[in-house]
Amino acid sequence: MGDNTDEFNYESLETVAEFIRSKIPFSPKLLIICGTGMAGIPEVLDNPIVLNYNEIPTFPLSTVQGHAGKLVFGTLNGVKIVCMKGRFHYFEGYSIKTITKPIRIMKLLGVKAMFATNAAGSLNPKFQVGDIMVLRDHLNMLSFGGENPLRGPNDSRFGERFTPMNKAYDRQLIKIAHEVAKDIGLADNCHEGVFAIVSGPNYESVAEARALSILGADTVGMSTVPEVLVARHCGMAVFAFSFITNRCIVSYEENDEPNHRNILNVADQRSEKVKEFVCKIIEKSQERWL
Ligand SMILES: O=P(O)(O)O[C@@H]1C[C@H](O)[C@@H](CO)O1
Ligand SMILES: Nc1nc2[nH]cnc2c(=O)[nH]1
Repeated sequence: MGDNTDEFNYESLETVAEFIRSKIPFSPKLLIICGTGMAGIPEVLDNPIVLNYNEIPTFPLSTVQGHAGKLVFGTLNGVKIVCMKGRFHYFEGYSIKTITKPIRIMKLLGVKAMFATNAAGSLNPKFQVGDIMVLRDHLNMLSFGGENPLRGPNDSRFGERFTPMNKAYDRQLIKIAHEVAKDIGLADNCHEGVFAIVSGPNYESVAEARALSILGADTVGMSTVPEVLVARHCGMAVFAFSFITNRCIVSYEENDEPNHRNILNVADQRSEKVKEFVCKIIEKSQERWL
């Protein structure tokens, strides 16, 4: 778990990038991270090329159901894309540096923007299961506790020591997302708000869900924010959304309990709509990634 071991330095990451370059005939410009239940997104790519995580030297391996562990390279409307079909979570036992390692590798490959998706519980009573919430901002509960992937010596070849977060989520892409939601009949089901990350793997206690809500969170999940920090540090544009798979329980009187199986089912039912949403956003922002 050492923060500054060779595995994470510029030269080691460049070796991994060079291995990937030797397998893929183009330089991807857009990274899409497929959250739980969103493994169908790469199906939209033309001429896909798949690299399994276990073929890539020192790449972490996926351990969560619904996260296949594959990079899928391909194009969409001429945009060169790489999808991570499977991401890494802190609750899997990986260090915060390991879960964000792919982001810097993608930067070295030429990626200019990251679209991150996640399955999340909703804290905002106006949001329904099956809705989308585009991230306007986040509450980094891991960083409140001192866990931050940018901690440790800063390599300025990636980015500056101190990274602002007040404009982390690209305003133009958020605007496009709302336009697309309207175009595809999702206007009433597409919100904008604040995502809170907790470590997991447990879902929230009633008191925790209430506290996060008081702090200003609209959704809560177990991923995305560390990836956003590293992507912004190295200058990528960032767009992210939560797919709402369950309501967080904020009352002791409720019998319901969140579970991963239901979360996968809910995501599966809406996967075509989510794919359409992502495709159309890429289409409308295409000139930025060519
Ligand atoms: O990768 P994401 O953030 O979509 O995955 C979330 C967190 C857990 O893996 C799972 C909880 O059911 O979904
Ligand atoms: N922490 C957390 N992560 C989730 N991922 C999907 N649903 C939830 C949830 O309710 N809480």
